[in-house]
Amino acid sequence: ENKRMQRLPPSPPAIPVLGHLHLLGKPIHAALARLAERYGPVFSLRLGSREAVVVSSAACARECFTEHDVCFANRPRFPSLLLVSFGGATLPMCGYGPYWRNLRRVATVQLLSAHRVNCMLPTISGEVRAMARRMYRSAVAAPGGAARVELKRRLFEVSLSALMETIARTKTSRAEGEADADTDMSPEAQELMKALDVFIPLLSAANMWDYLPVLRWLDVFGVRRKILAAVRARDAFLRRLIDAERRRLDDGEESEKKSMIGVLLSLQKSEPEVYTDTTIMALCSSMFSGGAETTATAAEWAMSLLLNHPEALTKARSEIDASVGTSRLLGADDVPRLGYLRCILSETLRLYPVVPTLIPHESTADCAVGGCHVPGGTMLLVNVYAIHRDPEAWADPAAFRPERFEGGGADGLFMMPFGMGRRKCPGEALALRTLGLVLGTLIQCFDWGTVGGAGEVDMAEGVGITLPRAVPLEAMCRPRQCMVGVLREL
Ligand code: HEM
Repeated sequence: ENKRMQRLPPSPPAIPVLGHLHLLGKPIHAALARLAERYGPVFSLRLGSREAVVVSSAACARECFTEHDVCFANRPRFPSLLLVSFGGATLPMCGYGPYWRNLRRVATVQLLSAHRVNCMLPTISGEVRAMARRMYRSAVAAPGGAARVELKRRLFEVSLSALMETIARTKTSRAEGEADADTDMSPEAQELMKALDVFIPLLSAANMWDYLPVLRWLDVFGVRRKILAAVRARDAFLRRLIDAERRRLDDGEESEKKSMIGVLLSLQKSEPEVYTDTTIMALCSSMFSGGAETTATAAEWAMSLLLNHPEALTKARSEIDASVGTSRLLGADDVPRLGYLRCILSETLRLYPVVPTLIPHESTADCAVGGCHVPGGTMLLVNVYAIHRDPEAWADPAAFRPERFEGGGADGLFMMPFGMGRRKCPGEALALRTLGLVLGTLIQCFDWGTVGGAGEVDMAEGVGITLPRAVPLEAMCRPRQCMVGVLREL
């Protein structure tokens, strides 16, 4: 017994009630990295009422998600998140067990498989093409032929709209004329955003409840009531998407390009008790919350890095010009051939893994990590950000050098921007295909510059769940002369 006590992970001095909550400076991955320097690759924290273990080395992370993968496959139940996740029924939030296994199987086999992603590509290309068209038009209308573009907003809108299309096929119910509005969001995407915009900021406040239950009992600011109102709006919206798709299917509109909701409704026909409307809503909600902000944020970091490294942008563009040419727009089929573009994506996700400490896991039994005893019911945080910048593994870890991935140069080095093990991101293939298309198109069609000719883009990191930039990226966008013919025709 005594021996086991000695092998508990080291832990900084705690204070009453808060435990170590006060040590979680922002951004949290940076605070955790500082603690790891002092306490090592496995240390433990008490966050209010919760016990947590923080893992900051590749070896220990691997151990967690191979040997102890089943043990750590559970998720902590956060009361604040239960409010927005159908009582913890979404794929990212639900506990490990038969319910999760079924949802996960549907997601990987039916919704996000390589085959399904291939079927989605024309839809995604369509959204990306529409983005290029709008950027071209605003550049033509701007003084000097270069438009000031809020890339952050555009990238979010294009990833949300692409997702909206693959989930619900809303375009089929929409007139083309609306395409002229200066937004990349469909009316449906805008409606969803309205609900999300209300509860996402409230959630980070409500998150303190999860550690300090006393706040929840007090509900001092009526946060709960406001969140519930926004959740009701979101749910009504999701229900309308489902009803619309059900009507289309009932009308006998069988399409090869079935939306995710269409796929789920077919499953509902054969197993109505498993695929209830609520389960379908929870799965759609999982896709929106897992896919839109992450993809947009990764694209935003990639463009920021390219603005600061024009030589990499030039190299990527030469590759595109050689492989695609300038007489047509790059398409989904071209992306797999663009090796350097893929290196840029890898290097971006290494430096800015957009889910920097993964989604918290929780152990269901006692186990040992890095030789330390971790009791069952402990929350696990993996500092992916720190692992990706480990100077022991990566030469010059803070430098943006896509070349390190060329010719298998980084083979054997360990990255996990999408996590690892059975809880790994099921959307990786979709995310990488979307990112390749979006970045490839932006590089092929436009010359990019900083706003006001300011030297460098500021790379400061902000605070949020998906490693946001401190300042949303804006840039000057000028159509490439040799692409004007193509852009004009879009
Ligand atoms: C660059 C884009 C993306 C990144 C970096 C990313 C990263 C991650 C990470 C790190 C996790 C947590 C893994 C863990 O807990 O160990 C995760 C989970 C998840 N992601 Fe992604 N993701 C991205 C895009 C997407 C997309 C496009 C979708 C779907 C449309 C998606 C759906 C999900 C879902 C449903 C989960 C929960 C899986 C589970 O708990 O079983 N993600 N993602």
